[in-house]
Amino acid sequence: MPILPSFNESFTSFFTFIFFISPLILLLIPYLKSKPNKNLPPSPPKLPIIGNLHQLGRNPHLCFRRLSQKFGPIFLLQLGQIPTLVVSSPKIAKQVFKTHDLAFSSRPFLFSAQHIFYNCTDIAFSPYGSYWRQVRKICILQLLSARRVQSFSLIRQQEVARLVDRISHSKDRVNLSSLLGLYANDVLCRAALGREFSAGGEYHLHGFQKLLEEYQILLGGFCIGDLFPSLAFLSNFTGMKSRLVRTANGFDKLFDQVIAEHLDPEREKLEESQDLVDILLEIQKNGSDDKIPLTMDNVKAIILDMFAAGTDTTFIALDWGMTELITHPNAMKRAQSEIRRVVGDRRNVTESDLLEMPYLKAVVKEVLRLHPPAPVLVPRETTEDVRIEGYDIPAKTRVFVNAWGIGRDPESWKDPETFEPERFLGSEVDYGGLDFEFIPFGAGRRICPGITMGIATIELALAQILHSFDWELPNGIEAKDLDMTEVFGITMHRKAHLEAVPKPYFT
Ligand code: HEM
Repeated sequence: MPILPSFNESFTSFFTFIFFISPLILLLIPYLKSKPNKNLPPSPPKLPIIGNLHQLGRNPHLCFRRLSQKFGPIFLLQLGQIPTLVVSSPKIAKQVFKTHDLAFSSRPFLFSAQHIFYNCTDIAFSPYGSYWRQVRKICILQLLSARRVQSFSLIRQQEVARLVDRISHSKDRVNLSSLLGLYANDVLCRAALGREFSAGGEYHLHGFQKLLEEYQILLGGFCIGDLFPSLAFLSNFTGMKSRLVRTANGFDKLFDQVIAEHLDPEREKLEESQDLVDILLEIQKNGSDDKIPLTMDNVKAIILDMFAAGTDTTFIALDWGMTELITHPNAMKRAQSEIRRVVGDRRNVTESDLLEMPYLKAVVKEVLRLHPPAPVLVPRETTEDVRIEGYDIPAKTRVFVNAWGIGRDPESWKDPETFEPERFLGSEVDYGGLDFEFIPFGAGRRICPGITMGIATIELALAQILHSFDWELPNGIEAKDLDMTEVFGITMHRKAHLEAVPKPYFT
């Protein structure tokens, strides 16, 4: 099963917030106003606060775009006790990610992330500082380097073959979302833990899937402690804290077992088949060049980060990719004829084939432009006072960059709402963090370090299932009937699963 957050559960927490928490907050507003958190800097003098909590709604990227159309590409929201800067244009994104990169390079110390990610000692939620620099370096040089990603090539080939097998064995229509979710989890589970995720194995039995689903819900939902730090104790009464602790304990127990297996002296260790846990344990034992020694909890936090940041994002890109192609048959045909011309009669697409597929690469870019899996990226926090566009932004301001809105900005893109991979053919625009009108992986010093791994996993699977099958919507369903609603958690899924009919190309 893919890691789709349960809409009902998010909805329940939303209702908990509306009916139980918000009346409480209203009662406490005079108190909050008269006794502001002393640690918070005053609002910047020039940038007006144009809204507050109730403006946020369920889909921040939509709300931020609506507000930016009215108030411009930079504005401040007061979300609970947190001054929050929202950036919605490539020009200002460039100032954030390039001109003032250092000042915008921290992350807020989120209540939910503290509980799940070992007090934010992972990479993604760690505040800027020497610890983050050290673990980020390990990530770039050891865990997700081009060489390491290449070493997982066999895993991707095998898992893609398994995906094709699963599709072939399904009768008529398949729940493609579900199979793509399994594929994304399987690739990462084998690369990170050296074990299969979906083969009914022990990790599955231990409820790894459930834990990953719960994590998505907890991190994506409302958390009072993240918006009202001085009221964080209320999470004890909403059930949020106990859910966080339960999920964190679940991951911890699982990782204890994984680490014990990896430390077993009987275990065969081949340099070329090292998984991410092997590498981290080696660094933990021998020390890295840097001064701060890694603890076992740090190792667990980093491994969890790989899953949290790497599985759902990859699945979402694949799921939207197939949805867009099925609803745009001309683009589907063009991609298939390119793939079949390059691969010919061979059944398996190889990674070197992908180098000769510019149209497929353009499809992936177009999917990431229209549906960046993390539409408002991962929140940043300013490390110091900084001036942007003449506005003074104090240190410790939370910052969202609306990558989704920027990808659909009519000033940067012709017919921005149209799915048209051709726009990327012959264009230099890329997701590497230098073209600020296209930033699905973020930019600057906190840009996603998993781009190579993510793109390799997405491109191979997409090419293979387009090569092995022709695809149609089930009888009686037309493109216009598909529910394209987006559900926002920490990442942005399609609400509905994609059901499709595969017609084998090889008989
Ligand atoms: C389509 C796939 C992916 C997308 C769209 C994506 C997107 C992102 C985004 C938007 C950020 C925040 C960047 C910023 O703040 O500027 C991020 C951070 C991160 N991503 Fe990815 N990601 C993907 C795949 C992966 C994979 C496969 C991994 C690892 C296996 C990964 C690991 C990370 C980590 C560790 C961070 C935190 C970086 C830091 O804070 O220093 N990502 N990703």
